Amino acid sequence: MAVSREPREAKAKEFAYCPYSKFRVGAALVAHDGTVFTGCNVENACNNLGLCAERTAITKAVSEGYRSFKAIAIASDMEEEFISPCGGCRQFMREFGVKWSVFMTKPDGSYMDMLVEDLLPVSFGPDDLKKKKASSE
Ligand SMILES: O=c1ccn([C@H]2C[C@H](O)[C@@H](CO)O2)c(=O)[nH]1
Ligand SMILES: [Zn+2]
Repeated sequence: MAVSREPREAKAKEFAYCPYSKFRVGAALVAHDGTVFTGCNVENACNNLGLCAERTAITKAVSEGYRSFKAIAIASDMEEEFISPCGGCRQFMREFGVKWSVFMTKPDGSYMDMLVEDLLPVSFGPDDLKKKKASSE
């Protein structure tokens, strides 16, 4: 008998707290050892304090000692579009490397995957902070 499992990012979307946008997003982040951290968007009455699903998942992982990731999958309710991470989340992902995968999904299970470095080309990262001019020290 065929068994279909709901993807972790779709399950995480069910917990989205988004009374203002009504736009539910879920994420499932896979660490180097296979451990999965999920996240959802968490909005706030003070609008700009809202958190994206991706950043929720990454923050959960880092706060439990994980800094190396293989992939993140993102889910929304958009039937016609793959959910694409915002610029802030791309930078947040980039902090932990550029060679890991972002799976942008649709509710039907289809997806588009790209590397962090392709979603955020010519990026600024942790190593750049070590490259300032010697004279400014
Ligand atoms: O990739 C995305 C795009 C949007 N959102 C959230 C932010 C806000 O709560 C809502 C509408 O932008 O969706 C995410 O969590 N991840
Ligand atoms: Zn975002």
